[in-house]
Amino acid sequence: MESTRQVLLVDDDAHVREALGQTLELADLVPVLAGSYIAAKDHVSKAFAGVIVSDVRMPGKDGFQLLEYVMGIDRELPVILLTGEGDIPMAVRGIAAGAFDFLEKPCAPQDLLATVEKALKTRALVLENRRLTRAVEAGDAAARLLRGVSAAAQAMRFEARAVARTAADVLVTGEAGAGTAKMAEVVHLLGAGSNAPFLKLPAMGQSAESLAQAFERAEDGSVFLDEVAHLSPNAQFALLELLETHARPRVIAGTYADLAREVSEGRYSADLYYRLQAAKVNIPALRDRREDIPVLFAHYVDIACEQSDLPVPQITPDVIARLMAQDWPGNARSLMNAAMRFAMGLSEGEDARAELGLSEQLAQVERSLLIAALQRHGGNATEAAKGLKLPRKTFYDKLLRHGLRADLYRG
Ligand SMILES: Nc1ncnc2c1ncn2[C@@H]1O[C@H](COP(=O)(O)OP(=O)(O)OP(=O)(O)O)[C@@H](O)[C@H]1O
Repeated sequence: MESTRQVLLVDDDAHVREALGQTLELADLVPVLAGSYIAAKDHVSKAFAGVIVSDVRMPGKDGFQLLEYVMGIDRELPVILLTGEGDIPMAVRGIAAGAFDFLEKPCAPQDLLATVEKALKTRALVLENRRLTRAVEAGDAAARLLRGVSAAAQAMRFEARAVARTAADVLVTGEAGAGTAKMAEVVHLLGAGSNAPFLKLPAMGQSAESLAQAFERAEDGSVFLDEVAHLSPNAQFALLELLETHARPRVIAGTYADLAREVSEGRYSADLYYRLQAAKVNIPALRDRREDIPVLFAHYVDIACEQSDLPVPQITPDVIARLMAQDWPGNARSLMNAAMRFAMGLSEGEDARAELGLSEQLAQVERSLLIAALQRHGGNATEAAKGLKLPRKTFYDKLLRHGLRADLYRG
């Protein structure tokens, strides 16, 4: 309890230190006195629950340098600067450098106490937030099921939690194999909970009746519609009606197609699209968050070994380097397959291409043919599609699936 009332008081003048220290003590605060930058520095850490009050002018390293040091350790640790009379430009500089506030010396006790109390409150909130974030990161469904250390993975988990807190239907976008279904499951678990039903259905082939049945079966849980672009026009209409008449279950739709374009080209119901995309979560392709490759690989090697009761093989830096050098057009799913094979000793991660399944190898060939056609036609998608004897729409779908952009091949 005491540590949350701590005030690190830094001033080279012993009289000032004592006088201010007494003021703080009388207000039930816990002053920690320091006569210099060096003496103060040792108390500064990310875990320091108190706040800092420091004189600006000190011999040796001054209050600004202390402020700079503190900001380097923890930008959210409040530093209140004590400036001399008329040192306003100095104070302004301090605020710009991240100071919480400044007080002009000599400062009235009530001003000092009011500012310190405000800073302590801010600090307490910051630390509480960090504690909650750590707790959440350590244990909820997003943390358990959506692995990854990249900023993109953190953002994904954050978005999953944010949409799960609402009752909204959700559109999950991402390339094939990126983890759309996994994300849907996480949103369901965080929202409705593990006791509520979770139904996973392919959108293709659904009818008005089958959708209505699914809504009934899922009750207050969630329905995941995989590849929602494949819903027939009749089913789109039926789904929209169900959404408008039922608050539950939550519908989570997954897509790798560009639904907005499907709408603008008249192939998809605009009303349904707007309804679904009110809450949206995107899963970036694995090649755009390569830091996650080693974590996901190791995770799936562990799982595979545990399932088959095998010893966990060592994943050498060489293997990691080779894995990270690939583009993974099949995303997490292909990485997982590679991990399974690695765990079973079927590969040393030597030639990852050879480890891929037939469909993944074909996907890689398809990708290189698309790139070659785009290069040949200078990024002109219509011409490139013609060259490959593909309808334009199919060509665009394929570009999307492989995360390619025609405009990048122009000029
Ligand atoms: N962030 C992640 N952490 C752990 N596992 C993941 C992650 N993302 C995906 N996976 C795993 O990768 C595999 C593919 O994910 P998922 O089935 O959700 O993909 P998808 O995008 O729905 O693709 P598809 O339509 O091809 O199934 C699953 O086994 C899933 O558990």
